Order: sequence, then C-alpha cells, then structure tokens
Amino acid sequence: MADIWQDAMDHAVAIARRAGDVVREALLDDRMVMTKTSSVDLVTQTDQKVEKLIMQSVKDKFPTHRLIGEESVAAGEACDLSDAPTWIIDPIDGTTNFVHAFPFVAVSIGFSVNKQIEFGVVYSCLEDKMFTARRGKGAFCNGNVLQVSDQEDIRQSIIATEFGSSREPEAVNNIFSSLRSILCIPVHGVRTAGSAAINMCLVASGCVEAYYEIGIHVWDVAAASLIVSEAGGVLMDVDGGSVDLMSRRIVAANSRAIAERITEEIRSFSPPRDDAPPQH
Ligand SMILES: O=P(O)(O)O[C@H]1[C@H](O)[C@@H](O)[C@H](O)[C@@H](O)[C@@H]1O
Ligand SMILES: [Mg+2]
Ligand SMILES: [Mg+2]
Repeated sequence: MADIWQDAMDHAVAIARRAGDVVREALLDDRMVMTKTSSVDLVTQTDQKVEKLIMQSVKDKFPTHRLIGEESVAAGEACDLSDAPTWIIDPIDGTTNFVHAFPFVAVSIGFSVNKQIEFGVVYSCLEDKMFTARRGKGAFCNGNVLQVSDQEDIRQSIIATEFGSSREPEAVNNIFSSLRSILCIPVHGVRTAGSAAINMCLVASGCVEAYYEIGIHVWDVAAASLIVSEAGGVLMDVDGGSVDLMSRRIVAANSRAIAERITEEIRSFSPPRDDAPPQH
C-alpha cells in the first residue's frame, strides 16, 4: 500500500540537505550573533534564513499543512500542536556550535499527524550525516540501519546531556546536581554535543546509552524522538512517566531500565510548556 506521507518525507530530506548547504556556506562568513532569552541563547540570520527557506518550500508544496518553527515562535507565533499535519522545524539545532564552528550543527524537521510523529529528519550538516526515520519502518543514517546500544549496565555507559541556555543560579544548580548524581553512579562518562537532536541521534546510533535534558523545546526533539524509537530506543519523561514532547523535558535511552535509572538521579523541575499561553 502506498505511503501517503512518503512524498512529504522525501521533501523533508531534500530541503534539509539544501538547508545544510546554506549553513555550510554561512559558516564561512555570516556569524552575526543575536540573543534571545539570555546572553547565551544565540540566534543568527542564518537560523532565520534557513527557517524561512524550509517553511516557504512546505507552504508551496503542502499548502494545507501547519508549521511550527523555532524562530517563528521566538518572533511571537503560537506553538500549538493540533491533529493537523504539522512540520516541526529547528532550522539550526546547535546554533552556539554554528557560531563557534564546532562541528555538531543539525537541521531538524519533524512531521506530526494527530499529534504523532510520522517521520523525522535530522541532517548533521558539517558531518554530512542524514538521520531519518518513518514510523514503523526503522531509523537510518545515510541509508544505514540504526540500532541503539545493547549495553544494560549503566556503570558501563556514556550519558549525554546539555547545560541549556539559562545561567540563573537555581537552574544551574539543578543541572549540576543531576549531572553530579549521574556521573557518580558511576558512569563511564558524560558528553554534551551541543545539539539535542544530535545527542539523540547518538543514542539511536548506539554511541551513547542515554540523553536527558530539561529546558529543550518540541522543535529540538520532535524529529530525533522518532529516530530514537525506530532504532529500538525508549523515550520517557524525567520523572519516569510517558514523554510529552511539549513539556520541555525528555529522557531518550537504549532501554527502559537505563532510562528509569537516569530518572532516579534527575532533580526535576517544570519549565513553562511549549504550548503554555504567552506570559504577558
Ligand atoms: O541550538 P538551538 O536550536 O537553540 O537548540 C539548543 C538549545 O539552544 C540549548 O539550550 C539546548 O541545551 C540544546 O539541547 C539545543 O540543541
Ligand atoms: Mg534546537
Ligand atoms: Mg535552533
């Protein structure tokens, strides 16, 4: 039976690759840095240019589909996920890496129908790695099958996370409290790629056993969440319940056991949800 979303997924891969060309070209010149929610929450004209490129291409080809984009939301658009076919776009995941030419920079495009991710595309454009997943059909990197790690012992694991964009003392204390507890399980190591999407693709690739973060947004993780689950991984809320992609909290792991062990060490808090009414 024909896959009704194959055309859309093919378009997502093609536009992600074209966006990657724009990112690589801009790496040579445009790194005019602006800030958003804090002095370390960076955005560039390339983030905005890439989001416009992706969004316009979707509007032209799929005019009835809805769009959620990081930089559009930053400019005041709502972040409401309905049952309608919706493209969830992070034009550059790893903007700080982009500004510093640190080689983990991804274009992330998730596609949701009835609030379920149908396909995910994460293009790590400086590595030229195209991560893809279609619901029920597996996860791939440049066409090669992805499978999570079979490591069952957290003390022989590497865990990925990020420090986020807040430098508020209370938020930083929470982050370091969780980090210290996890490091001292002990685990083999902790890694931060600088991109939520690439951290999750590392889980899907079997390179790290788990990734967790509080403070991410739906556009950071929508595409990669399907890549992890189609590679045999598990998604969970930081308190151990079901993951909610709008909650700004996530654990992605190779197994339920390791995901649950991570949640035991996380000092959790609840940032304002992505779909929360705007704060006036
Ligand atoms: O680079 P962006 O798209 O802004 O996303 C990152 C976010 O800025 C950081 O605060 C998070 O810690 C990362 O996980 C995101 O990838
Ligand atoms: Mg991001
Ligand atoms: Mg971004």
